[in-house]
Amino acid sequence: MSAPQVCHTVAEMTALREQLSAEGKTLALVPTMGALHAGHLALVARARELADVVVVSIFVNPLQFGAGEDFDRYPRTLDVDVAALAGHADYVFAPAAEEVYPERVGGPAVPAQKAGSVGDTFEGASRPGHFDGVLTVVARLFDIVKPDVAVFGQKDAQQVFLVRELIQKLGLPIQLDVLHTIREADGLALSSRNRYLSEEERQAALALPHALLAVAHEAQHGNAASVREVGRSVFEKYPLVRLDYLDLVDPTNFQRVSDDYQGPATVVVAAVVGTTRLIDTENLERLHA
Ligand SMILES: Nc1ncnc2c1ncn2[C@@H]1O[C@H](COP(=O)(O)OP(=O)(O)OP(=O)(O)O)[C@@H](O)[C@H]1O
Ligand SMILES: CC(C)(CO)[C@@H](O)C(=O)[O-]
Ligand code: BAL
Repeated sequence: MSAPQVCHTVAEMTALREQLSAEGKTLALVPTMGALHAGHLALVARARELADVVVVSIFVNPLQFGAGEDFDRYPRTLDVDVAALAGHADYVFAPAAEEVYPERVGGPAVPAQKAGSVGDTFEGASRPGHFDGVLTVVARLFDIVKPDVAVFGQKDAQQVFLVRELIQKLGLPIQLDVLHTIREADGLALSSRNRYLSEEERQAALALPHALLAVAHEAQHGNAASVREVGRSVFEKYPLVRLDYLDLVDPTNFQRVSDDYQGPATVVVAAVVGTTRLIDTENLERLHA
């Protein structure tokens, strides 16, 4: 199995894209921050089904981290990641920050994207400016790589909602494909940040999938109010875990639903385990009033 070719510069990536276009090849992009796990590899496998050529971008984007967050200690494991992608991806785009944001070295400024009001809720309420940073880098990656298809994970449900809006707003000819969350056998969603957890914290992190199970069960007959209550109460049994939010949103607009809402809903949950912030999500087919 041959390892993917790594492009480190925008010039290399642009030349590659031009060559592939000339050959009539379609391209699927999987944007990541690296520290790859089986969830990422599932996105790559999906990308493989959707296009001739698969590019994985690996870039820990400084713009989406706030002061006091884990930008400095975020795992950077490029060599291991490239090896893990052998036989799965064709190319890795792993640019330096100066390549992505040339204004840092006196070059032109990259257009800043704004996530709007949805970007200020849930993850955005706890991580102010996070989604402006995510959308700015995603738009920049789209502009450089010019994918036909982009594959994202549903685990980051709010990110998916906002990227879909971004594609529409900018009128980009990019198909957005969203993959369900890949989990450990005991239900914990795979996440690069799981590696921060001690053994005890790893057990406590099960609060998130346990809450989602309780929510799905309650949603069979309960209304939005009781579903929220049941989900939140699960966290009372996990003293190592601090619940940030557990809520229900309307997937069409990402607005918090009212207590008497009827229809499909997305559960979004975020919690801090020790010092590690984890998120998870689940789609509910229907809530009852
Ligand atoms: N368990 C998973 N199943 C499917 N997709 C996933 C999973 N975890 C992450 N992804 C997706 O992988 C892409 C890259 O995400 P990222 O590199 O931030 O990984 P992560 O594991 O979520 O990292 P972090 O722990 O920093 O949030 C995103 O589209 C994200 O939704
Ligand atoms: C989409 C993304 C790669 C942008 O930095 C990041 O937010 C992520 O890994 O989900
Ligand atoms: N998976 C979203 C990237 C972040 O937490 O910054």
